Amino acid sequence: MSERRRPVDRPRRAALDVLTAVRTDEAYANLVLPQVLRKHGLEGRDAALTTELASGAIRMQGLYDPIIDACLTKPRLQAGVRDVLRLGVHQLLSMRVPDHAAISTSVDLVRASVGQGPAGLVNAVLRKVSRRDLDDWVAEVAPDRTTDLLGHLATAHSHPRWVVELLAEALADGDRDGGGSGDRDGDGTELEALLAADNAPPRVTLVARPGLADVEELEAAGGTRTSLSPYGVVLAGGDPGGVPAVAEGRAGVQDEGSQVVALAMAQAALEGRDERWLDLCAGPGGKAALLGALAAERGAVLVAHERQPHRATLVASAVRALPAGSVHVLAGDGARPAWVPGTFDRVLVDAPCTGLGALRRRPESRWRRAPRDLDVLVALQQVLLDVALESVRPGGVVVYATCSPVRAETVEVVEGMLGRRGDTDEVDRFQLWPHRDGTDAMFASTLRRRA
Ligand SMILES: C[S@@+](CC[C@H](N)C(=O)[O-])C[C@H]1O[C@@H](n2cnc3c(N)ncnc32)[C@H](O)[C@@H]1O
Repeated sequence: MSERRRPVDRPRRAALDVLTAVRTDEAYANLVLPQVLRKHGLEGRDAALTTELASGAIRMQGLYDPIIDACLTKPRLQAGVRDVLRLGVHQLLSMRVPDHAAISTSVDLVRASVGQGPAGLVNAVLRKVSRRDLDDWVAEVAPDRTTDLLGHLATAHSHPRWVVELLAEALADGDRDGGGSGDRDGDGTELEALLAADNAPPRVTLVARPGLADVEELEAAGGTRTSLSPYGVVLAGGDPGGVPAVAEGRAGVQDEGSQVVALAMAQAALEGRDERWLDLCAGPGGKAALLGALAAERGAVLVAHERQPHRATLVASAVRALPAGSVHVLAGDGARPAWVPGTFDRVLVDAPCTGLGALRRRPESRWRRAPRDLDVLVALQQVLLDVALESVRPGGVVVYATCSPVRAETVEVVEGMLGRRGDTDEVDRFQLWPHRDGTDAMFASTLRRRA
């Protein structure tokens, strides 16, 4: 068959569709992937290949783009051609695809998606890329490690530099608190471990919702118990949707760090009434489902509150297996609560945040965020934390949490509030890390309103 008529390999075509949707429609890779896999009829190994190609190319573009640029003779490159090149570079430098296969399938792909014009360019660039390995390319395109450590790590591990700066600051903060282990010597070892963990796909962790499922049932489905949450089980592989307890809503897919945050709220010591719980920012409902199950066991009721109506619908679905009446789902703006002050005994405010602690889950998110997002988010976080404290009765407990370790939206929000208000004490605080704990970088501060 002539080169021109060779059919395009379907997993690569599907991966390119994902990159295109992420670039042109601002799609989320993890949401668009299942649709694309269905459209191309891909399952099993083909589906896994598409997922690796698309996620890897998007996640690593901060390294792949300078490599591609170093191989160009003219500076300008059509966006659709760059997408094909990113997929090709990922296969050459980070997967075990033979060079000839990575190059010829990329040439076929650009012919089918853009046209014959850039086929020669794709061939030439990928041939140049294939002459060196990943370490050689990092040495070539990344700033020098000894003179610009953060710049080097940003390129080598494909993170925006401003994100690396904030993560370095957060790690150093852990060291000051005595919780850290790493970068006191300033050689970047721990920071590098964190950035590398951000680039590794997370393990699939399930939660057995108490009263509905137990960990033994999930272990029998091929899982291994987690060490931080007594309800967590790591799946060895396969589709979690195929586990009956998950399909029935008695268990769910939930990062162990999120389970630990929900437990911090449910298990904080509390004197007096313990009947009314509030999850102020509940969508899509992972923590609400665990909290609702724990509340039901204790005879308490959870209000799961969420601003966005469509996310409130997701909460309702997440809690569908819980006993009737144990969770009330409510859509509304947390900044303007629909309940009287002091209604609740326990409140979780899992605040909207940059998500810079969950980068491994969302390949494109690091490229979508900008430093200015922090200003808007921090202002909202401060308001929501104040509402949470007003919503809890004197003596009640509030847990403030984020899936971000960034100081401005974690310790600074809490410490700013403690300085502003005279009625609250912090009783506990933790910061989890992907490279230390195998979880998302969840932050939680447990606060008690003085009686
Ligand atoms: C970090 S997510 C919560 C994750 C959730 N707790 C879980 O475990 O599935 C933050 C949520 O806050 C919601 N949100 C944003 N602004 C809000 C507001 N003003 N009031 C209530 N919820 C808000 C977002 O729509 C988002 O669903």
